Amino acid sequence: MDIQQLNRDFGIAGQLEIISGQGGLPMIKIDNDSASALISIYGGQVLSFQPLDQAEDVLFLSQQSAYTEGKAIRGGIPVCWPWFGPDPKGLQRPNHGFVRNHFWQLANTTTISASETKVSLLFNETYKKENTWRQPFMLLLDIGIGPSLQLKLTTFNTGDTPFSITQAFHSYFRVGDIKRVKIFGLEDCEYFDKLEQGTQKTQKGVVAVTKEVDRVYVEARRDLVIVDPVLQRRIHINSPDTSTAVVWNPWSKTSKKMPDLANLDYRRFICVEAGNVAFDLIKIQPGSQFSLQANYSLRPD
Ligand SMILES: O=P(O)(O)OC[C@H]1O[C@H](O)[C@H](O)[C@@H](O)[C@@H]1O
Repeated sequence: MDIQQLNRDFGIAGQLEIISGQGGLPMIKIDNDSASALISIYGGQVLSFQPLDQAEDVLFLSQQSAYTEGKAIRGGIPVCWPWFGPDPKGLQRPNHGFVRNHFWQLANTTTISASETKVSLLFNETYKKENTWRQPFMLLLDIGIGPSLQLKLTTFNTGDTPFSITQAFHSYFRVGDIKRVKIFGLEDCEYFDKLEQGTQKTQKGVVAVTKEVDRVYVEARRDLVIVDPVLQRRIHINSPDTSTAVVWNPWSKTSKKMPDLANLDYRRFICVEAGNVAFDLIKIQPGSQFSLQANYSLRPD
């Protein structure tokens, strides 16, 4: 991609610039009166979001992440689409689908005000090169950077047969100390414990993470809150169109097997992922569309 041309087409003086980021990947850098942000066009992935009054980024981004075509960037908010988790057909296709491993197209940038910037990314061509997904589709990711971070992922079925997807915003939130974090909003929810072959369990009280967790909560509430007493903040996650939420932290043993995470990184993040996962399969008819939305905002603890 030609960075200079992208800036001529989409740059916004004093607010938005396209830069050559890590690994030479084109990235969108935003600085407005509310927040700063970094978005990778590769993967359609928000990598950083930091409101001006915050000393620390809202998102965790691994310093050992690969920035290479074909690999996912570890951290920020990868988009999992058109499946979440392992290939549902067992064809050895990539975990969490293929859009986090490909370039998107920058489609639009807009200044809403001095304190709010919008970016739209499109994904509709790359699938043709893949022998994995033959259904015509278009994906539109609208990203709002303001006092809160807003994401909207719209799937359009542009073909003439229905298809079904699972999907998620795989958000990595930066925390001060994982052992002191609590997640509110999942009390009494049923969940599938992926570490115990999907055994169904019921959440007792708020979620505290003291070991490896990999859970899919069903019938989750639309508002979840991560309470972080160390960074003295609460991260509010509002996702109106989802009924599942995934909570993941690899803890020490699994982290050590992951080359793109430092051994102690697990202490500094929690993934709380809004999505349509497992039985929350979304069927999209020809000519129809479906949007997954999430809004991330901060309040002091
Ligand atoms: O390593 P990745 O493919 O990025 O997946 C990282 C994690 O994502 C989700 O949270 C899944 O529930 C986990 O099972 C998976 O390990």
